[in-house]
Amino acid sequence: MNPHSHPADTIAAIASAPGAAGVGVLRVSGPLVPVIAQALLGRAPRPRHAHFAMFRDALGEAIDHGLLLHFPAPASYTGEHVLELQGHGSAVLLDALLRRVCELGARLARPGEFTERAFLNGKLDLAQAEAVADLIAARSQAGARAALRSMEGVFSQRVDTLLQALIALRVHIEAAIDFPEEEIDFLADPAIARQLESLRAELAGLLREAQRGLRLNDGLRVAIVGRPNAGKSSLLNALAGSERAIVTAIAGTTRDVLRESVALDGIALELADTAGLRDTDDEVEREGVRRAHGELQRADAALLVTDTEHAAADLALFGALPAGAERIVLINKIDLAHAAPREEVRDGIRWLWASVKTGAGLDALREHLKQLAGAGSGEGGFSARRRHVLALEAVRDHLDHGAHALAATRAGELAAEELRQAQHALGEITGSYTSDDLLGAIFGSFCIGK
Ligand SMILES: Nc1nc2c(c(=O)[nH]1)N(C=O)[C@@H](CNc1ccc(C(=O)N[C@@H](CCC(=O)O)C(=O)O)cc1)CN2
Ligand SMILES: Nc1nc2c(ncn2[C@@H]2O[C@H](COP(=O)(O)OP(=O)(O)OP(=O)(O)O)[C@@H](O)[C@H]2O)c(=O)[nH]1
Repeated sequence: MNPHSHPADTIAAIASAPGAAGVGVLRVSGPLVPVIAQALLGRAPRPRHAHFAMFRDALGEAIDHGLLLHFPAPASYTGEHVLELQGHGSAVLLDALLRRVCELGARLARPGEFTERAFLNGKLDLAQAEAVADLIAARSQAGARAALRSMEGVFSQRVDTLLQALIALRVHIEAAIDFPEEEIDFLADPAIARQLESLRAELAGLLREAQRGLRLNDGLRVAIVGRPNAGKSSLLNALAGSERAIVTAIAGTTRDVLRESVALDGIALELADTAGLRDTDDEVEREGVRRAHGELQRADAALLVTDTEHAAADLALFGALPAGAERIVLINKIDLAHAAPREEVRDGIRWLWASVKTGAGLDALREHLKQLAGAGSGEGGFSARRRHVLALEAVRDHLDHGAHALAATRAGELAAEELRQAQHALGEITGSYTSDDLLGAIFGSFCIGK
């Protein structure tokens, strides 16, 4: 039995989307399921067998004709007794059915409560449970594929492998500390340094993949910035494939931030078209410029739209970006100069010459954005959340400090403490260490019935 308390309530919810649909599904989980199933079917259901039945209310009035399935504990989604009632997809019928199930002793489930129980009963770890929600919310093919892989445990297995290696190293170092007279020799053992080095290399690889997984999951956040009239709104429209933003020849048209989710060949982008960035006396425009700066500060990539004349001066905008963000300069309106599209990388910045108006050079931009957004992660790609990336960054920092403690001063106690904290941060990803607050925040953001 797991250390968490075992929920005794029987919970129920409509698991299918609201509104008219071919079929609607009601889900029930908990100890009262056998009783409820017996009441609805008139006899005990066969395990994992679809029974065709007439569901009736307390007075014997027909509610709906549907299918009833009983998944006896522990072989169910939640690990508890689960009952599924599949009726016609009508809000009225499903509500009546839900009322009936509650009369028979169930209560309404909170958002995510089924999956929370699956987690508490050890059916899924925390990263897998989060991937269930991400799979449901996926907005792109690549995002859905990645979430499915995380739900299947691909990410968790990588974390667990690292966790085992980390624990082995801790054991090694703590043993050395326990024998003070030999500590220096122990810690000088090149095998320890080697183990720590390979751990750091593994971690760096996993962090990179998790960052890609985060982009696949959330969509690459691209801030489109540049002077008024550079062609930012036109570019957003070209990428979105629709006339989403207001395009005019009057400088300063875009005053607010326009957002657009775009899927390029199944890869998600979150585009933000910002106000033209320039110092201005206009109150409204100043607010727009402030927002554009805010947009840059949380972007994964900045796309600076400019022309040859202003390019050098405009590069200063990249200063607002967080470390590690991608920087792209789009020299627009090459049609006016009758120039050909081209592409080059200089000082970590990708330069693209294009015309939003004619479309020349835009395919190169699309291809580059797709790569940044996680395309080509191949079969091994998994989804991740910001929480996971932050945890892996904390692990990286603790390992760095630990390595430093060992190499510089042979400070075994310090190194051991850093490794202990690294283990803790890593364990938070799969939920070996969690707080009720964290669980509440995670499962509370699920939809009802999941
Ligand atoms: N009708 C229906 N469709 C659904 C679900 C559901 O609950 N009901 N799912 C809900 O999310 C997903 C499928 N996920 C599921 C995951 C585990 C088990 C389950 O019964 N697991 C048992 C037995 C495993 C086995 O037979 O191999 C177990 O883990 O012990 C069922 C559904 C998607 N489709
Ligand atoms: N010739 C030419 N004109 C373009 C090109 N791209 C955009 N334009 C024109 O440039 C003008 C400004 O375009 P917008 O997309 O509104 O520019 P913006 O950067 O969003 O401007 P603000 O909203 O003021 O910040 C419009 O008249 C566009 O039609 C291009 O590649 N070539």
